[in-house]
Amino acid sequence: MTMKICVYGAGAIGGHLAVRLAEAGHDVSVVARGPHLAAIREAGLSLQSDGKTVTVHPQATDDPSSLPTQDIVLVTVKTPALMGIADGIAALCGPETAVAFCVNGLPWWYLASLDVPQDAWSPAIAAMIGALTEKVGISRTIGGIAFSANHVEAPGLIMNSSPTANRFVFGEADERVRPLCAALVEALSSDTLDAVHSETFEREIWKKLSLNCVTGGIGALTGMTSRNLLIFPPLADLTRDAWLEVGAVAAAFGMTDILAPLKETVARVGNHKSSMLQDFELRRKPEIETLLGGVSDLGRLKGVPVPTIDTLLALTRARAETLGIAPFPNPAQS
Ligand SMILES: NC(=O)C1=CN([C@@H]2O[C@H](COP(=O)(O)OP(=O)(O)OC[C@H]3O[C@@H](n4cnc5c(N)ncnc54)[C@H](OP(=O)(O)O)[C@@H]3O)[C@@H](O)[C@H]2O)C=CC1
Ligand SMILES: CC(C)(CO)C(=O)C(=O)O
Repeated sequence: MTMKICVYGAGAIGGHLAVRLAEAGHDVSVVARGPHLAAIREAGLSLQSDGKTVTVHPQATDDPSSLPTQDIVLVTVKTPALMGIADGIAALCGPETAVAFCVNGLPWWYLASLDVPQDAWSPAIAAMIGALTEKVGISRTIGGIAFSANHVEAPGLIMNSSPTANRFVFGEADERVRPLCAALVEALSSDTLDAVHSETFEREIWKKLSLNCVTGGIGALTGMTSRNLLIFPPLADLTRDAWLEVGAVAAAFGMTDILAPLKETVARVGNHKSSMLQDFELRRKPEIETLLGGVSDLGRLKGVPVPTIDTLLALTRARAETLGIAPFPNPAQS
């Protein structure tokens, strides 16, 4: 069945997925902006992987309300941008539309589904949960996690640097959209991409988060690629402690044994600059709150000590503030 699929934020991850979905024959459109949008309109959207370049020509716009109602909206913006596009996502939805969020960190819908008092959240997380719950709603939501290394090489061109490891895991947040989640996984499955429909998606969130807290948090502060974090001895304790703390918070929420062997997991990422490090270098708003802030909030709530995560959180927030890329206004200055 051909589906109407809009990729909202067709950057590194979204652009990769948009190309593969268009290749598979789906009716793909993309929401993009600036020079990237102009390039896609002019010459199409290209993905370079394993020495091959594939170019597709999706309808491209910066105005989601100009597109028809979709079967699936695939949201792939960085998490600080989510609140600002809640209305734009809603404009693409009819009663049956599913919205898949393929992002790193603790997703808004997972946090919203936890039995947690509203005042447990830091202001940024509370605002994100509120906006997405109101405008999109959990009942149409699918979660997505990318194990795939990509960047935007130039406007209109996505570079994939992990051609032998492109795994995307999806799981419905609500049973109602299970068939569309299965259809999305089928649409993406191919020789070049391993798409998985997970029955235990919430465990996958924590597993991926344990990796991102280390490679994202420490990588962004040190400038080191994931592989180098492992081979630089002074970082050994910090890396291990951050990793263990995420595992302890996950366990407090019933997700036991989520930690895979640290060295193998980080080494598999290779010589890649984590997306948070890329954000710091390119002066884009980093995903500090969904990667580190949420873990800190949940640790505090359950009485699980997270001193390393709290230190990384304070330092990344401060660094982002100094660089003028803090995801949200600093309450101390308002
Ligand atoms: N890159 C990677 O290898 C990996 C990324 N991830 C995760 O995937 C998610 C997406 O990351 P990634 O693809 O790297 O991010 P990118 O910044 O490359 O892509 C996001 C895109 O969304 C666009 N965008 C943001 N807001 C709007 C808007 N209001 N209207 C139109 N376009 C908009 C951005 O445009 P602009 O550039 O103008 O801001 C950008 O092109 C993140 O959660 C990340 O952590 C996970 C695994 C690996
Ligand atoms: C590719 C990977 C796993 C590296 O940390 C990632 O998720 C990211 O870049 O943020």
